[in-house]
This record gives sequence, C-alpha cells and structure tokens, in this order.
Amino acid sequence: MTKTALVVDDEVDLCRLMQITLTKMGIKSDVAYTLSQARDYWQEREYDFCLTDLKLPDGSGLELVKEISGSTNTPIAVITAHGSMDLAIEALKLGAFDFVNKPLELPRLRQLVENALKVTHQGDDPEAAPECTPEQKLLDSRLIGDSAVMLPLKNTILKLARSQAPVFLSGASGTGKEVVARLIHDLSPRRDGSFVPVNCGAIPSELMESEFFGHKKGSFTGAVADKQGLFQQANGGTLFLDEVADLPLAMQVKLLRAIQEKTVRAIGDTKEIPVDIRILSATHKDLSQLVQAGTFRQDLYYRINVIELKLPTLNARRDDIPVLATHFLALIAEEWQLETPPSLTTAACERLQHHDFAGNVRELRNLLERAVTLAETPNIDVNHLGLPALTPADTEPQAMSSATQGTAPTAETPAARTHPASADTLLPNSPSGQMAPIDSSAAHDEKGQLIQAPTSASNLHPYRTHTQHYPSVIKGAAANHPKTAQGDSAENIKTANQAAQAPNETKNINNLGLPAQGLEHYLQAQEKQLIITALKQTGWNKTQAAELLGTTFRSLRYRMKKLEIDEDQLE
Ligand SMILES: Nc1ncnc2c1ncn2[C@@H]1O[C@H](COP(=O)(O)OP(=O)(O)OP(=O)(O)O)[C@@H](O)[C@H]1O
Repeated sequence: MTKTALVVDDEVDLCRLMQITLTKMGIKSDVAYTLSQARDYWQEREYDFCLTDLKLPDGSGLELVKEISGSTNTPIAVITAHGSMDLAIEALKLGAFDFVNKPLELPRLRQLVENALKVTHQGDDPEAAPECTPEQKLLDSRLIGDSAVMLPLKNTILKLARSQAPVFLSGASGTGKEVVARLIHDLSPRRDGSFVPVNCGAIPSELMESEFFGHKKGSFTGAVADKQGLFQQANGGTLFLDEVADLPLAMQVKLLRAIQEKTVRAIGDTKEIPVDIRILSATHKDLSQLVQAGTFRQDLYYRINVIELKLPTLNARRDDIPVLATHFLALIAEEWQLETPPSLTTAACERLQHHDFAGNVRELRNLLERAVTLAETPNIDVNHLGLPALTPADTEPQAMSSATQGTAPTAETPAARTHPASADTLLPNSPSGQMAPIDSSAAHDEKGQLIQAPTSASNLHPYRTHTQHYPSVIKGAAANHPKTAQGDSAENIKTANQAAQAPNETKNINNLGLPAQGLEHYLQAQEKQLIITALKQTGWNKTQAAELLGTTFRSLRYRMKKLEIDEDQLE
C-alpha cells in the first residue's frame, strides 16, 4: 500500500522540495502551511508519518508533536533551524521520533523518512494481540521479569525503540543496562545496522580519539594503516557508550561536537565524514553529581540524557528472582552442556529471595554458576548457594525492606507478599527442599514446589553480556592490554565451564560430601577460580574485576599475590 505523509511548514519552496523528495520515494503527501491546517488534515486522514517545522505562523510545531505522539504511535519528526539544538531536544523529550536541521540536506531527510517508515512497519499486524507481537516476544525472551516495576519499564523500552532520541540508562551495576541498550537497538528501525558497545572506561586515554574517530595511515607513529573509528562502525546503527562517566574531559568536548554535528574527522584526515548514529549511554555512577563536581560536562550530559531510563535494583523486584533463576539455570545447562538441567529446591529459591543482591542480576547469575559448580547433583539446595543462614529477624518484612536500599516498596516487600514463609522454611537443608517434577515451563510453583529449569533452548540469550566484543577498542588497545581481546563471550563461557568442570581442586569432594584436602585448600581453590573468572571477564583489568567481585582493588591485588595468580603464567 502507498505510504502517506503530512508535511507541515510555512515555507512554500521547502514544502515543494520535501514533496518532490517524498514522491520520488513513492510516498504520497499532503502539505499544511499552518498549525490549524495541519490539525484539520490530521483529523480527516490517516498518515504513516508527519514532518513538521517548529515555527509556524499560528503556533509551535511542538504542540503538534505533543498531540500526535500523545495519542498515536505514528512517528512525527521536526525540522529545526540550524543551531536550535535546545528545541530539537525538547521535541524529542515530548515524543518526536527524530529531527532534521535546516537548511535541509536531502540524504539526511531520506534517511529520516526511511527510518520512520520502518517504525510504521513494526506491529503492522492489526490482528495480533499486543503480547504476541514479535517485538514483545523478543523483549520478554531477553529481559526477564514481569514484576510490577518491570512491566512499565518494558512498555517504555518499546516506545523508546521507536524513537531516535538519545537514551541514558542509569541504575546500579548489574541491573541490566547493557541488556536494555541491546534491546532498544534490536527493536528499533536501526536493527539492521550495527550495535557498537564501547566501554569508555577501558580505552586508554591516548588511544581514545583514534578509537572513536579513526585515523589515517601515517598520522602518528604506529598508525600503519587506515583505521575506522567506532562512530563509523556504528553508522546506520547504534553506538552504546557504556561507563560514559569515565570519559576524560578532553574527550567529552570532541564527543559532544561529533554528536551534535553528526560528522567525524579521522586523525590525519582533512575531511569530515557524515555519520548517522543513535547514541545510547549508561553508567552506574550519578552523572548529575559528576556534572556538579565539574568532572562531566553539562552540555554533553544534556545532550546524551534526553531521556533517562532508570533500571531497578534486583532487591526492588524480588518477585522476579525465581523466573530469573530459572532462566539462568537453563542458560548454564545449555552453555555447559549439562545432561540434566539444574533446578533449585524451594528452600534454595526462597533463600535467594531473601538475599541482599548488592551486585543485582549479575550477582544472581554468578551465584547460580557457583552453586551449579558446587552441587554434586542437578538439585541446587540452600547449602550450595554459599549464603549465610537467615535468622528469623532477616525474614521479617522490615529486615527485607532495609535490604532493598530504599528502592523497593518499604511497607511490604514483594518477597514478603509472595512468600510469607516462616523462618524455618528458609534455613539451610530445610526438609521442604525435596525434588518434585513440575511443569518445566513454570517459573515458580505457587505450591512451593521445585523450580525446574526448562530444557528448551528457544528463549536463551544468544550472548553473555558485560564483557562484550569491543573489536575496535580491542585492536587499538592490544598493545597496552593484550588480554582484552579475549574478553569475549566465548571466553566467558569457557571460563565458566572451567569453573564448573576443570579445577580438580573445586571438584575435590570426598564421599561424605566434604573437601578431600581440607577446607582451607578447597576454599582457596574456589577463591582462585572466582578471581580468575572475574579477571578474564574484564580483560585482566583489576579495578573492574574488583568491582565485579564486590571487593577493593587493594584487596584483590593482595589476594592475587597470596594465591599466586599471574596473568602470564595462566595464558
Ligand atoms: N532482566 C534481565 N534478564 C536477563 N538477564 C539479565 C537481566 N538483567 C541483567 N541480566 C544479566 O545480568 C548480567 C549483567 O547485566 P548488564 O551487563 O546488562 O548489567 P549493567 O547494568 O550493564 O552492569 P554494569 O553497570 O556493571 O555494566 C548479564 O549477564 C545480563 O545478561
């Protein structure tokens, strides 16, 4: 069916130019020269998208943005006078899909229109129930959790995916910021382009400019060939600036310019190259505080933080722990090629729901990996979790709410609501922890039965996040960080497998289920393995590994010395 557009601008020549461009793209369009005319057209007819100037004779195009995006899913883009970035940002905040600057550059206009049409293609099947759309299915299979805080978050993600606005993902470490960033990209009209994640804290400052913008051969010592920067790699797709707070100030200025101008210039090059990217960014730090402290530029903050999406801590959504655990156990079974998928006993599941997850979802996953490693059978019980026994006081609603760091409902936590278990049932080796076969698709059995990991691999994550491929960073930083290149998902999986299978020390349990060579030896082997896993995940960056392990850099360095962990010997 022919696509249709409404063009709103009072400049007759410009309208003609836009109409000709649209016609060449096979799109029929109506032109309105005033706000009221635009409203009339909008009432009378249906359009696939709208393109409006902001300055109209009888009002502001922002009003139209508010009206259209508030009542429909139809994308509306705005045309802004060159340099009026503030208005463009306001339009994006109000729900505009994208903006284009005057004087109009036709390639940019065509690109915008193509993206708008891709948005309108999404959810084209009017028969499909909202929960059955491919977008919703993808979202549900990758962002696990349907607690009260997750449902509105998922709706917002679907909306944000349709827009081109920069999104800033905030939230504590391990809450899933990278998972969400990937989802926004994969659900967006840019999904056919690349998703380029970059850990801003991992690039040595002297390599930063070359990493982001590229360089020409011979532009500095060591530039033996032309190199494409991350901006160009992300062209047509999404650039995800992870740990954006760690950008040095000098780089912040250059980044701001590239984001505003939508052009980059490689080191040693004379010409600017246009790039079409969407910027997503994230940090677990309080960026507004860093702005106040003067270590993060206000203008860049304003530019990347057009829309902020705050991810809840795991403590604030304890209802999701069973379903997350099921998901991770299925992943572990798949990745480690375990014959029988592991499953949690009721007691173990309840113990998890009472744990204070300072490391959020990542901690849950790591904890389960350790538990599967420790358990001799596929049944994961409380004693495999390595968590201290709960006291009756721990299970009281007040104690639970104090563990939520103020983010969960304080009067009555979700955990307390769903699992009004007595302290007895939460103690290790509770008699309630018996195996019982249940429907493998059930995330949590309300009768308090076993949590069983599904055997189907249909909704498994195709990747393990946190330490992602950063191809450009890796190549550039290789000289300084030779191990970074190995920090990819395959390596993570291998490391996890090693943790599960390889070290004889960790498996060295006698028939009585006790460490054959004594507790001390056994625990040291465990400690060593976990530290190596963390170091490998961070490309042997000790600061980041310490953070992953919830310890300090000094303590990690001390332990590495004590346990004789040496990068060179291990590789
Ligand atoms: N809702 C979720 N569903 C499934 N897996 C999740 C979810 N949230 C987080 N994870 C998993 O938890 C781990 C940490 O997630 P992620 O790296 O996205 O967190 P983050 O907030 O970006 O952390 P950091 O700030 O430390 O970079 C990953 O293994 C990820 O796959």
